[in-house]
Amino acid sequence: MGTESSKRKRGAEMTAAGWVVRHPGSVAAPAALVASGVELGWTATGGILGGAAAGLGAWYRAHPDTFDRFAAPRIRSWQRRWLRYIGPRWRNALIACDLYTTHRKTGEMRVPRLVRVHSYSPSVDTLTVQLHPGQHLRQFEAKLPELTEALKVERIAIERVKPRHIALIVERREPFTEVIDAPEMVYDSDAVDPTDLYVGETEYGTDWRIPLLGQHIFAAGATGAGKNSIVASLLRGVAPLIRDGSVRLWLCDPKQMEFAKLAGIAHRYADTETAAAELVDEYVEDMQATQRQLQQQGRRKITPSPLTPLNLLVLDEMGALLTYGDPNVARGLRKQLGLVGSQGRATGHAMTGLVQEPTKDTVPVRDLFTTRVCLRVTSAAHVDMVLGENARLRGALADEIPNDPATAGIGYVIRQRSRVPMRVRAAYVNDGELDELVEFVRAGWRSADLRVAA
Ligand SMILES: Nc1ncnc2c1ncn2[C@@H]1O[C@H](COP(=O)(O)OP(=O)(O)OP(=O)(O)O)[C@@H](O)[C@H]1O
Repeated sequence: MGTESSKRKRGAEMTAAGWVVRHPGSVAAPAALVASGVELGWTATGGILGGAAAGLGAWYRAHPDTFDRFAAPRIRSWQRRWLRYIGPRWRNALIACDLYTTHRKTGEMRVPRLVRVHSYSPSVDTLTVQLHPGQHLRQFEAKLPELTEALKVERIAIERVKPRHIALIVERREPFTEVIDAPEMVYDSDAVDPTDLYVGETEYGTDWRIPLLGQHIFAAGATGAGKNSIVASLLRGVAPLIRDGSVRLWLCDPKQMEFAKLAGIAHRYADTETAAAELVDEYVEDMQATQRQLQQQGRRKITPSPLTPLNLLVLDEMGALLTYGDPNVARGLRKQLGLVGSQGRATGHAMTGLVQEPTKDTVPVRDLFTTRVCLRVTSAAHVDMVLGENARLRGALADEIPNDPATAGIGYVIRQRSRVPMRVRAAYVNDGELDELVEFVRAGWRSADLRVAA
């Protein structure tokens, strides 16, 4: 016997009771306010509220890190949920896009319920939506362009979370509409902090900084996504240290495109797969020699100087080196990179790997890298491969970045403490600025040679 469905609609008071059960805070907060007003008096209640607001304001000003991590996402999620999405706007948008079901007997329009809104970052919201029986993710996929317009947002991506629950990942606005200027090169080595180098901006309007000393950087992005600008920005940041011999560049450049210019300032340069493998072998030997030196001196780690330089291994097209080349060379390379990844941080042997397409072969290596950046990629699956599980669901919509030169350099990183994705844009170093870097370093080397000769 089938379940009979009634022709009567559910009572309004029961719908309201259901709402109250689902949103206890929305009832408890006003109730607590009234209770406090009655018990303590309205002046005291106003004082408590004012004190709380002042406390939040002070927290916002005094500790941006902890405020952005703990308070801002909650306040933003709450505000977005109640002021932006919930209510007639949500209902009308879904009805306009035919994303509702109709009760067979009562004819009531049933709009999928917005269960949760997470605003991990200012530009992206993740909406968890509960579907009605008969609905499927496919219907939403087919209507995404319409829904994007109806909700007046830039872009929406979609994922299944669990049975009858989907997530809409909503990009509300593009924070980066202009190219970011290349980092200035300072003259003085003392003015450079290799643990904190400027590479661009974040969606919060703050500097995007990356540590080079003691860290390994992994950047993935389809061709033209702007991977080179990350490396070029870092190198401009440490230019005086390269000039003074406190940073040494080891460059594997099988593509021989933009980085070919840097051959002139590289300590070692390889332009073929075999030469790259030899270079990496030499890099590991150098690292092991430094380990022995540190042991003899009873030290645990280096401070960059011409005697104990910070070494930077840059692997362009790392995916190609590990995936498509000679399997023996690739195997050897993987083993050597494993050693650098696990032991190079103390000896000042950092590495930066660039890949166009994260694959199964690059993923195990990925875990060796402490800082990972995902620029525009061609598949949704690549995002989690680069940034880790659930990064896309939390808003790292790197596969939704349009394939347009105007978006080059835009991508996502995971904020270390909160594990939340953050949209960033690398500064753009053009050919002239790359030449300027090379000339800056070489001019320093020439005058040092002249001094030695004299
Ligand atoms: N940070 C940036 N900001 C703005 N535009 C950029 C940025 N980086 C690169 N571009 C633009 O995008 C183009 C492609 O960049 P680039 O060659 O660095 O990409 P890529 O990811 O290294 O690609 P490939 O893997 O093919 O080398 C550049 O010629 C430049 O016009």
